[in-house]
Amino acid sequence: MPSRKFADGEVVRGRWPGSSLYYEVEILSHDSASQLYTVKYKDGTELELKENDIKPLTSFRQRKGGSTSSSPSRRRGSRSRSRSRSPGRPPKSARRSASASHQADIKEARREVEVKLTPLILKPFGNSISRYNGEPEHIERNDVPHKNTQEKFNLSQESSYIATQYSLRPKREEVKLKEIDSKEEKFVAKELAVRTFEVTPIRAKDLEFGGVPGVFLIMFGLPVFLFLLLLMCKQKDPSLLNFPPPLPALYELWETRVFGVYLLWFLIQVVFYLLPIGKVVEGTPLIDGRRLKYRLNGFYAFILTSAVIGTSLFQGVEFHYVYSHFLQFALAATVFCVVLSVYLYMRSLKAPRNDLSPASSGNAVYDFFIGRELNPRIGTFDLKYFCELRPGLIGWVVINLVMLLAEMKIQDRAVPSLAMILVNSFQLLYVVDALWNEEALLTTMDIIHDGFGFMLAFGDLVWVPFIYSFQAFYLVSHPNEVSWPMASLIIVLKFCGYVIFRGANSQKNAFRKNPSDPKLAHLKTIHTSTGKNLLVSGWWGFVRHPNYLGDLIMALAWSLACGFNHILPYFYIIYFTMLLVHREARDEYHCKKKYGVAWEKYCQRVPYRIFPYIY
Ligand SMILES: NC(=O)C1=CN([C@@H]2O[C@H](COP(=O)(O)OP(=O)(O)OC[C@H]3O[C@@H](n4cnc5c(N)ncnc54)[C@H](OP(=O)(O)O)[C@@H]3O)[C@@H](O)[C@H]2O)C=CC1
Ligand SMILES: CC(C)=CCC[C@@H](C)[C@H]1CC=C2C3=C(CC[C@@]21C)[C@@]1(C)CC[C@H](O)C(C)(C)[C@@H]1CC3
Repeated sequence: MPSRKFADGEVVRGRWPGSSLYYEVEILSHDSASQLYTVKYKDGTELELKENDIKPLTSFRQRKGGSTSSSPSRRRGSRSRSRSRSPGRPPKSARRSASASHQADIKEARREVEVKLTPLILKPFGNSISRYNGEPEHIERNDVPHKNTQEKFNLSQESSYIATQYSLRPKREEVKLKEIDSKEEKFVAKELAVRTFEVTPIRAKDLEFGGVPGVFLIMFGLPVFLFLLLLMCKQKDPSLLNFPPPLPALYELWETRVFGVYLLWFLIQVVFYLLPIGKVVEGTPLIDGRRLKYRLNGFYAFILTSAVIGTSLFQGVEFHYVYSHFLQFALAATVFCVVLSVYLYMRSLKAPRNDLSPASSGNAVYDFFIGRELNPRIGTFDLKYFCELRPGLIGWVVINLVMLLAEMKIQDRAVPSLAMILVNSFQLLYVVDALWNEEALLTTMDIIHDGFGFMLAFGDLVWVPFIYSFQAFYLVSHPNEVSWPMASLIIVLKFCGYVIFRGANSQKNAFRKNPSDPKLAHLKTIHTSTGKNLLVSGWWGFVRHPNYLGDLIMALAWSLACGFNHILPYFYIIYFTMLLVHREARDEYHCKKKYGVAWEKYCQRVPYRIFPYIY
């Protein structure tokens, strides 16, 4: 008897860990001792699978949809099929009486569900499912015109028949998971019945950020607030009880030369971004199954920028110019951001529907803010990805350095203050960490869900460099002497925050990249109907957003370094808490939609959102 069923190089279907879905894989090798096959999925993931979890391609092609198997797994599959057929389809009477245009709408909506879910079935590292929480393999397919799509559906339907559980989970969890599964099926059926046509992204959806009035207020309020804050900080006594300083007229703040310097900075970063150095990776699958390629060279860009800044300092370039024209620079960045946002909105009007962000609504004002197009690109140049990490984030570190030099100059110091050193080094660590772990950005809400519009353009290009450097800006005109014991406490706090932040983000990214990574084998997971699982132990079993907790602890350390004389340096932590609490609520909403009952189960098991025993 042959010891192995499949040969190296053979293309077969391999089960995705933790799910009942099968994907095309290539057999790479076989270990006769462990009887495990090493297989490669189409997305490049390599895993070890048991023979039972591998099926020849033919076994899928030969089967017919109306299987009569009575095995438990098959029974489950056929039950699901009939279940999903009825709720996914409007009642017959309704269909008969519907107008022709309504019928077209129905078809359109079904086609949309189809298009959106197809990649999920084929691409295991999927993430573009935020608009639907159902089981992709059970969607009705009567109206699907595309032959290939039909084939994919046959395949995925078949895959659900073979519902053996993957061996990664302890046996006793199986019973629990089955309970979740069956609850989930009911939930999905109910949801489908209620929201069959709500899956359409543009029509009838909940607007975030207070809807149109909310985003209108944010768009006008934030820039004004930014200038008020910077002006207040320049005052000798920046007490909140003082009357806010008058805003200077725009023309007083406008300097073409400053704008030129800003453009030069931006262009330098564009050049660094375009350098063909660094690994190229694929992002998470888009709605149509495509995966965009991203070059990871942020860290190199940072090194090159440091070299340019170092050389300029050595050459005697006057960096104090940035400090003395700080408001002018903030205005230049704001003007640039407005122009960019208008460009982004205009070009999005021509973008194909598949390229639109799940967050877009069809309302012009709202979409201008949230961003209509998900990944606007000029050729291979990804505007959102570039802006998120380069000009603003690296700019923040450069501004901090400017503030450190300004402190020495204005306070006539031979060396920077300890507070300034702490703030500079903490924030430098934060930025370097982001650039070093650049790939992690690809799974953030900003890249996957939000479009690129005013919100992120302003956030990335204005808010981050000019508000996140606020503590250093504050210290230039409001010195704070930190004692060494206090500094040590602050360093410990920052270190704890960093460990939580990095540990949580790395754990989740590793899990999303390879759910059966042996390093994560000790972690418990919850099965979801999308095929992706949720971590329920480790950092993600501590609170539901451990990365936010770590981020907030770090932010507190940055503020504490500025002492207790004023509340201004605490603005960042106050704002950041509000941002992350709101972001957590947004993420919670999306996850509930995506994962349904499995998410509710997760919330039961991990009751606190960000702060253990508090919130
Ligand atoms: N400095 C700043 O101004 C800001 C910093 N940040 C930081 O950016 C980082 C990314 O934040 P953000 O994009 O908001 O969100 P997260 O990195 O927390 O990502 C949320 C996603 O993680 C997945 N997820 C949630 N729970 C689990 C679980 N138990 N197991 C596995 N996957 C899970 C879900 O996506 P799925 O299941 O689809 O993978 C969810 O949508 C954070 O560290 C945050 O602190 C964020 C905003 C501003
Ligand atoms: C006030 C306003 C318009 C808010 C927009 C929010 C933005 C400032 C933030 C949204 C998500 C962000 C992220 C980072 C910076 C702030 C913004 C743009 C981030 C790049 C910081 C560094 C982290 O390590 C990170 C890469 C995880 C992070 C990603 C999200």
